[in-house]
Amino acid sequence: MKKVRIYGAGGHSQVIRKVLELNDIVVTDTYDDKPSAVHSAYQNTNIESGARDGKDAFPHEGDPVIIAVGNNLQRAEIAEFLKSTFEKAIHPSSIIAESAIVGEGTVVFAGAIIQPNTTVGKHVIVNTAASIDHDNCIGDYAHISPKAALCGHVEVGEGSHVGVGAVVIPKIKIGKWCTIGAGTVVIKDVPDYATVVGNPGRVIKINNPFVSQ
Ligand SMILES: CC(=O)SCCNC(=O)CCNC(=O)[C@H](O)C(C)(C)COP(=O)(O)OP(=O)(O)OC[C@H]1O[C@@H](n2cnc3c(N)ncnc32)[C@H](O)[C@@H]1OP(=O)(O)O
Repeated sequence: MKKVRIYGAGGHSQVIRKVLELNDIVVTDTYDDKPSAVHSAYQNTNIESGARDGKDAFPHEGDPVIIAVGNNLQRAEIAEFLKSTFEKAIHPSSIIAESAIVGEGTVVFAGAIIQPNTTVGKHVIVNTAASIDHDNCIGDYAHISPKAALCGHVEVGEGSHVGVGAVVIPKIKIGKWCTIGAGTVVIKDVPDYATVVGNPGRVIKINNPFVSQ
């Protein structure tokens, strides 16, 4: 039987846990950077401390890990310091074309669709009923939220978050570490670090999370 460890014990982790259960994958250990702050409704037995305060002490070796942290930047940081192997979680009701590539650590939730010739990077969240059409390229640590619809030949840069129900027309390039607001209709390329909202989508701010303001 396949076994995994989950890093993160919040709501997103619960969804991943359900996907794993449907795939008969057993969760052996759960870690969280703030185990005491985990909501009681999400308590699982034996939530252990994460690696942030003791990177060397963390049991890097062992069953593969899924980083169940919704924040893209935090997920990227954790992936950087873990020296573990990573597993994917693919809901059985999702549809992934044979020619699509899905990277390690990526999770694909119920009803999501990934069409032919699309590449989805590492540690990406393809959330419930998201639609990623043909010839897309989704960067590492991105999050495509529930019911977002990406048309053909769309690029989403590393760490970018496409909000719930957003629509992206064909051949659009969204830069890295961008935020596309809920329900936004993206009809123009989006520069790195931009937040875009509305229909038609307009840039309301540019914020590089790696440079202190
Ligand atoms: C299972 C899950 O839960 S997955 C989680 C998925 N999560 C999401 O999809 C959340 C997406 N987040 C949003 O849409 C947010 O509103 C954000 C990130 C765009 C807000 O960004 P912020 O930088 O905090 O902007 P802020 O709230 O200050 O709003 C700035 C302006 O943009 C407008 N605005 C914000 N969001 C949107 C939006 N989605 N559509 C249209 N206008 C918007 C605000 O009304 C405000 O306008 P004003 O200046 O005229 O008053």
